[in-house]
Amino acid sequence: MSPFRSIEALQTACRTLPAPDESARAAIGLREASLTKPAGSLGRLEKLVAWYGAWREPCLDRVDICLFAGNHGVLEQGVSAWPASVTAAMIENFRQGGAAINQLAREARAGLHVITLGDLVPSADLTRAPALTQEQFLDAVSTGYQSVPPMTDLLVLGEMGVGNTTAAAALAAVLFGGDGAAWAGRGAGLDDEGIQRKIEAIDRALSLHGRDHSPLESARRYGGWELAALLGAMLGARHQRIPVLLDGFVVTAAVAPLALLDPSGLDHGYLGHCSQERGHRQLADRLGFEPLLDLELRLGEGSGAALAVPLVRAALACHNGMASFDDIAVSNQSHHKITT
Ligand SMILES: O=C(O)c1ccc[n+]([C@@H]2O[C@H](COP(=O)([O-])O)[C@@H](O)[C@H]2O)c1
Ligand SMILES: Cc1cc2nc[nH]c2cc1C
Repeated sequence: MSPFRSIEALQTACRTLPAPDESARAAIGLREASLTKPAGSLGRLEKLVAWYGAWREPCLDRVDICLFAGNHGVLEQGVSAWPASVTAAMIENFRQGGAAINQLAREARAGLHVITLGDLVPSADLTRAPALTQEQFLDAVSTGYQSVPPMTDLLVLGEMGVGNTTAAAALAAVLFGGDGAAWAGRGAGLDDEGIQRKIEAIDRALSLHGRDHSPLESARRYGGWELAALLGAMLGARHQRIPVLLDGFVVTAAVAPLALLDPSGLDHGYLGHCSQERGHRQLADRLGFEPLLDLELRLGEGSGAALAVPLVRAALACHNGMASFDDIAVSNQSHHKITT
């Protein structure tokens, strides 16, 4: 059964969030300080452990990648270098194991789940109408919410959808201000004329719908199928206290409404990487995210977040496996002295 049957019920769920466990975070800090290394010398790996441990026992057995896929009516405006049929072709590729994410999931020892939204029927063209009806939006959010594997220790969010960088840029513009030119990028390889069409399409959408909407209504009007499901999955993970690695520009824009509904709404998330897509860095800054990696990726499909999984594993392995100074019988004073 669909968990969200009204926008009000969804909004309430977005504002009734479990808090991080501050005593667990403090205990991790104490152990970290006792380990056989100079304080702080594992840098951001230490922050990563503290973040993870505030949500869940710091132990990573099971990792799952959820890829949400959908199509976009705004493609009619000539905003992508690719036709909508590539979405279905790539879903088949994911199933056959031939995509980049299949290789990266195997390397990360992660399960891969592909969730298709709306039977790949395109959302409405957001330059002419809201991308989704209320019912479609609630169904897609509910699907995302219910897709989170309950036993997972780390959820990786990714997406596939030709045209979705236009939806993501329009959503970022309405949530954070700025016009098409401030947020439009090359997506999956647009040329200069294509970018101009994309900028104009976003500006037309902004003048059609206006900016005076709640974050969820903005997600419904500008986002589309897989963006709504990503929002639902991020919310579902939070309600189960499952830490999340976010992928690129599209995933970050899709979950951003949660931060506007509750300032802590994305605190169970970490940004796996900074995408080359124009706008991702400024979106990350607006949300206070420090991306773990910057490998100049611009693929989507969860690739940048999957690459960050080994970093989380490594950070937790150090925290759990290292000896303390007590274990090796070196006191904090005497370890400064080589001889006595
Ligand atoms: O999320 C990103 O950072 C990202 C950057 C560039 C491309 N993409 C992927 O490219 C597709 C959308 O590109 P486009 O140009 O058709 O809007 C979609 O399938 C995304 O997974 C995604
Ligand atoms: C080929 C291709 C692969 C992708 N993977 C994620 N988004 C994509 C977009 C395209 C066009």
